[in-house]
Amino acid sequence: MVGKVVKFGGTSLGDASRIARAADAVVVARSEGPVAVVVSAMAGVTNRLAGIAELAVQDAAAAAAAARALVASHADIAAELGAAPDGDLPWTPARIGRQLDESLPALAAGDAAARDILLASGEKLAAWLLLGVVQARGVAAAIVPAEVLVRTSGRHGNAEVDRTATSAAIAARGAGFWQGLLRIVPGFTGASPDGRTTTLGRNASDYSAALLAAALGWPLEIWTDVAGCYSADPRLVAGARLLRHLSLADANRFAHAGASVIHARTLEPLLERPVPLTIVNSFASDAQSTRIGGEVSEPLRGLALRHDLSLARGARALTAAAAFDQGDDVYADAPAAVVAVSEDGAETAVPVALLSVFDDTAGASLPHRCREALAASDLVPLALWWSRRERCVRIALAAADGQPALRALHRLLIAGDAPVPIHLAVIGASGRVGRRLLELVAEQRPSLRARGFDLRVVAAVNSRKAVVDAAGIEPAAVGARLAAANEATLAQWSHDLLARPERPLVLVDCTASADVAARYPDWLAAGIDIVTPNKHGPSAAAPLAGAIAEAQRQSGARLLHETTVGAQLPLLRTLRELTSAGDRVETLEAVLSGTLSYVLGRLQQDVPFSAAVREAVALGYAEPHPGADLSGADAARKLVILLRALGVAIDLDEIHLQPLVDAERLREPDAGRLLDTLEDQDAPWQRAAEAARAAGECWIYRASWQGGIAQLRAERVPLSHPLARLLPCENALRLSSSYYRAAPLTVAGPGAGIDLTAAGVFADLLEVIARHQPVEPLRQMPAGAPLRAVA
Ligand SMILES: Nc1ncnc2c1ncn2[C@@H]1O[C@H](COP(=O)(O)OP(=O)(O)O)[C@@H](O)[C@H]1O
Ligand SMILES: N[C@@H](CC(=O)OP(=O)(O)O)C(=O)O
Repeated sequence: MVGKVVKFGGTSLGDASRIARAADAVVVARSEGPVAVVVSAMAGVTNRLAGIAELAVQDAAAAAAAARALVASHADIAAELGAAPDGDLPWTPARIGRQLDESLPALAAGDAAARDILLASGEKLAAWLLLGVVQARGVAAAIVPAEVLVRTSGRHGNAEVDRTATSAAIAARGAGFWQGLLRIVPGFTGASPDGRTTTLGRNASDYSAALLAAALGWPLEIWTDVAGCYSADPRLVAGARLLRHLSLADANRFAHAGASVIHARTLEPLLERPVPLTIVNSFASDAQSTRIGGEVSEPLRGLALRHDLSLARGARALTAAAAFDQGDDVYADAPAAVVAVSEDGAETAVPVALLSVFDDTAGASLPHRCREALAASDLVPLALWWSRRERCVRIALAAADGQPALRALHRLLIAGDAPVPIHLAVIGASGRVGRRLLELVAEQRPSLRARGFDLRVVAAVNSRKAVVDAAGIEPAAVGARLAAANEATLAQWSHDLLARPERPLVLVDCTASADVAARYPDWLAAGIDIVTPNKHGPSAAAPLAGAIAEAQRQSGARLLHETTVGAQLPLLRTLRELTSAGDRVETLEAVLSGTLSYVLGRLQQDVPFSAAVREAVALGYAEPHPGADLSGADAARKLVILLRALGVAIDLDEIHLQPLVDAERLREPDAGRLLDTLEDQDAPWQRAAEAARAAGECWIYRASWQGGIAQLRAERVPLSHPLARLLPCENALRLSSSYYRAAPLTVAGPGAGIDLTAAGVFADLLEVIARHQPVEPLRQMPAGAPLRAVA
């Protein structure tokens, strides 16, 4: 009976919920026939283990503690998932922990065999976890140690597989062994002839799975975080196209060139003993897939980028271009660089990228078309040649030019005029800013399309419901679609959104919710850009603020929040630019609350306090709950955001805050009821306004930063004060700094309101979109020509 081999990559086992999903998929597959599962380590674990091996050389105790914590985290996940693996277990976390402890002296001495034992433990722990979860779901399963199946050389860290011996070891178990229990095999691992654990090189779990599939003659499914093999890495190229059917030989060419969704060696066993391979997205059940080696195949059209290359060992010192011009034989799989030698003889390492362009429909014109496309994008290659063996154009570039060239050539050679899709998830889609933003999306779509972008709303969420539709939701239909949608909690829709493979994906948070902001690190880490007027993220206290910064740094996704202070006013960007140009703020004063500015302004016009607050709410100046304005908390968040833009490290609780209305009454959770309590404020405020008028003064809600103290309170200022003559809806900022000492910098203007906020959010959105411009501006070659190649 033919079964199938299913391989789960680290991303598909990234956390407890993903492991649960993987187990669900295994249970379904097992109900259809025999299954053997190959697992990678949980995402990031192999990197952490490699870090522990390095640490062991310097600080054995710290390495032991880190290893123990890593092992314990797997046990914690097992507990969370109710998994208690049983049966004839080859290892448990406790045993792995002991083994790691024992191998520490050898690790400290830099022993390669001990390092392999350590590295391979990530896959063992993942196998143990998955075993427990599938058993808990009632499936009879067992682990097969890879050491008894995969026979390798003794080259630790990157062992060569003896394919004949490996096939024989797999077959020797007999058909009944593989068809009976569900077998779970750790990937990436093998054993040398003397029985020592070896590893097969980074990302080699795909290879392990292919060895098993070829030996059994079973089809292979690789479950990963993308829907399949695309015409270029979809995380780098917006609008990359899914390749639905590839021949094994074409997929092999593409994988070797760096299409890393398939690890380069994966297809070698399958080319000898063909079985079909399908790449499947673990996270989106509706996604399509790529089928490799089936009956249908399409011509290969795609681009792959490698950054891990150097010139081959032994290459003589040459100019880089001349060396690369010798073709495929001069580069090797070893990370390094070419060396640029400047005229004074100083040498700098220049990392190199190698771009491979495949277009089996293009014929002999491909190199010429590549040259033209590079020239049109102002990119200068180090070398460009036709690889006869791989039937592709190879382009060697300075590493910084790799991604711009990838995008430009994909656009010009593969995607043609098809617009780049930009996917939007609008959170708070039923609110006033959300609805206005959706109108702007509908209005601006045609002009963006003319600039090569296709703006698609793929998710819309309000406080109760969520619609996710990869095919796109008409902005005008969002209200109706939401009305008809199922209820969804924040945890549910966030989980669905994280599973979506579409990129670029921009989440527009039009809420004022702290709970939504608390999820920013997860979304950013998943490469989702965020645009928002919500102040809770950018003004958050240290743990969340740190996690947001770290997630941006790691994934390259960005949080843009220009509208959190002053709506559309050019405030934060200006302050950031000044700071990065070396300016140092000395004093700052500002009127930051559109609502309080409006309310205090209306008092001067004899409008009662409670009526003025109601007007501010009706005009859309106020936060959804006006208590956030009246307490000064909203303005305090803006002051934190302003000061952070100036490089001042400050938290909300460091602001001296005097609320406009006593804090006790602001606890009322219902906005309407709060408004009903405000009439008793009318008389005192009327007296206060009259007293100010008699003295030739007026009230403003003043934010200030002076001598390291940040404060916010209602103050009387002379009518001649620059912050006194603001229109009701205006915000203003005055700042003295090392660059603005002679006269302060003043920025003032309307700083609140639905239209201005939505417009500012849209402007931020355009900035995110511009990053996906298919053709990027000219990047200069690194200084220091001529280039000399080194081994
Ligand atoms: N042509 C391509 N098509 C699809 N994905 C690609 C391509 N080239 C590179 N990739 C990258 O391969 C990644 C999947 O491989 P990998 O990170 O090893 O996943 P796993 O953890 O599942 O093994 C994708 O997230 C994508 O960024
Ligand atoms: N865990 C190993 C092997 C592997 O293949 O992982 P993944 O399938 O997640 O790329 C590594 O990180 O190198």
